[in-house]
Amino acid sequence: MSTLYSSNHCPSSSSSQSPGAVATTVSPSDNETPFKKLKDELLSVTPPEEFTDVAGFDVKEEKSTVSITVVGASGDLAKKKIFPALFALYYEGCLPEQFTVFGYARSKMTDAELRNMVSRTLTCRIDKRSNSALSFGLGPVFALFESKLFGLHERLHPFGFFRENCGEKMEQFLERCFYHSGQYDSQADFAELDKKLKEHEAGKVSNRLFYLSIPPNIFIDAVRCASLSSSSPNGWTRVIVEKPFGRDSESSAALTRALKQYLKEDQIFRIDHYLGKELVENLSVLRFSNLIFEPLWSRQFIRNVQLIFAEDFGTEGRGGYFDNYGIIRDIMQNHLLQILALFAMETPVSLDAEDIRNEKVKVLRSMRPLQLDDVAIGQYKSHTRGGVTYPAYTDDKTVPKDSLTPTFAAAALFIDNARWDGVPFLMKAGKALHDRRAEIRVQFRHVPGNLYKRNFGTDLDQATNELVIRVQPDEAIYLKINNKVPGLGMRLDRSNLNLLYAARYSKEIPDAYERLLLDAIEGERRLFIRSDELDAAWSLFTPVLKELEEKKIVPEYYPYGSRGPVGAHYLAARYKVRWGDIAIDK
Ligand SMILES: NC(=O)C1=CN([C@@H]2O[C@H](COP(=O)(O)OP(=O)(O)OC[C@H]3O[C@@H](n4cnc5c(N)ncnc54)[C@H](OP(=O)(O)O)[C@@H]3O)[C@@H](O)[C@H]2O)C=CC1
Ligand SMILES: O=C1O[C@H](COP(=O)(O)O)[C@@H](O)[C@H](O)[C@H]1O
Repeated sequence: MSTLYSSNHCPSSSSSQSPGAVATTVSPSDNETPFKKLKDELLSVTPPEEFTDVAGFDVKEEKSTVSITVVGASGDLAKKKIFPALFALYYEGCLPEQFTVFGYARSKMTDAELRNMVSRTLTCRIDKRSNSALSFGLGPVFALFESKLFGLHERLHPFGFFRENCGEKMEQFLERCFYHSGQYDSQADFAELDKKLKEHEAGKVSNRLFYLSIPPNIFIDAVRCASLSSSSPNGWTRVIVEKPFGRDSESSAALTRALKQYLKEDQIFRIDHYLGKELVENLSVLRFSNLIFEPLWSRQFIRNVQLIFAEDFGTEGRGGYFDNYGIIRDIMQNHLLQILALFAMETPVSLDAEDIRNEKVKVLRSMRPLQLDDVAIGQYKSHTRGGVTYPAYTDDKTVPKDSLTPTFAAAALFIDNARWDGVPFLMKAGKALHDRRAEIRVQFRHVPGNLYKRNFGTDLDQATNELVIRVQPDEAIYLKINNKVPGLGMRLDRSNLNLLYAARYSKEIPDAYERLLLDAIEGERRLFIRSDELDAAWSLFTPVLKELEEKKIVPEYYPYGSRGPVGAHYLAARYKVRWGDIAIDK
């Protein structure tokens, strides 16, 4: 599949641009006259023949169906993310014409009860996304202008303004949702599901997507039963597998082997939802489509790279799962490492999934396994602030009182290749910290022979450029630069060249699960993890995880809501690094 960055089925998708298209957008301040002319011109155009083929579904697809079965439909992730994402895709016109959603779990539920459960998770937030340009009064004009630039299939976009209201869309979506109760290890129960799927498919080519939204200990049973009893007889069958993909190299390899007994690698979609986040998607665009960044992207100009994840809440409700994994497996080995691989990879041959994944795996295989000395771990303890007492990690009833599981970790990683030799890639991830953020910070080297050295004092680090890619919240890309304070003197200041997404774009950013579900339906694998990537990722972390556990290393305790353990600063200081997220001008 070579349609990267383009979605055949998603008329209003902002990702529906072809790789070669010019992404010129129209800002509210642009001159109105050309738009008016353009609007008149486009409104007078009768959609050409290919309109229905490109924007809607081609003739072949009229005869095919897509069934999406959410296995574990009664669970937290299904309610929080999967059903809302499916609704958002439906609302945006991204799902195929003939689709059905099935919930599958052990809980007893009727179709009506499932619909009731799902309806409580849906919101019309999505309405804002599609129609927000209207608030400028120039909405239709922008939509038309964008549509002209983006290509034929975007011509549906203007008609978005005549869409049914969100409530009606919800009803229509819910009518497509059904439920089947069954055990995860019962082929007979999946065979019953198969019968129901066939009724809906009505003899058409049936494509089937299974989303395993269940605890990992039942992945294999569910895959075995689904593949043996309810694979598509005549279309594709794909399975989205949620993390964790094992807890070390051995268990991950065993999981892969077991999955491959029933599925081919190209049927397995291992999801890492961070790869579906807008600013992670944008990382390659930033690097490879801007001349000013790529030449600087190496040890020659970059002093260190920081990958930071922080949550301002604890493991509330997920302690049972978390205690078996810890923050290194939960966040670092997957989300942060995937971002690192995308950040550091060489230019891929093309934007095809395999070319990108080949480059990512090369980076991972060039990395040094993490050393115990290069890790600092912490665990949050109870803290009272403003009369409110926040719990310790071990106050969770599902967590053993003497648990040493880290809820915070900092690590220094190195890529032993020509581009990155000696550059520390520092990771930091923690729960129950003082704020919620995910960001990439790139700290550049000092300016050699800087003429303005004396204006900065002795701390040259404070004066170096820093590029920050804020993945969440308040998505932004900003570059810290030095400039002269206006006036007759020569005083220097630090300022940000700032692309704040909320200010630049009126469209709401889609949730990562929307993008990933759509990609899985379209067979686009670029944002899913290949098994060799997974092996390489586990090789980096397995030895240190074993050592931490065998040596029963005690984590440094940090108060709930704090900035985390000081051990993270000592680790960074060893590599002459200061964490960018705690700087005054962060
Ligand atoms: N929740 C989240 O925020 C995230 C979750 N994930 C991953 O997604 C998957 C699903 O997570 P989540 O929804 O939180 O999981 P849940 O614990 O909510 O489990 C989902 C469903 O699986 C069934 N189930 C639960 N425990 C068992 C068991 N021991 N044996 C058999 N069935 C069981 C239950 O359905 P029933 O009893 O009706 O059969 C439950 O509703 C997991 O792999 C998780 O690691 C990944 C990222 C974030
Ligand atoms: O995978 C996981 O991610 C969430 C954080 O995801 P986000 O999209 O809300 O940033 C984290 O809370 C959870 O522990 C982890 O399993």
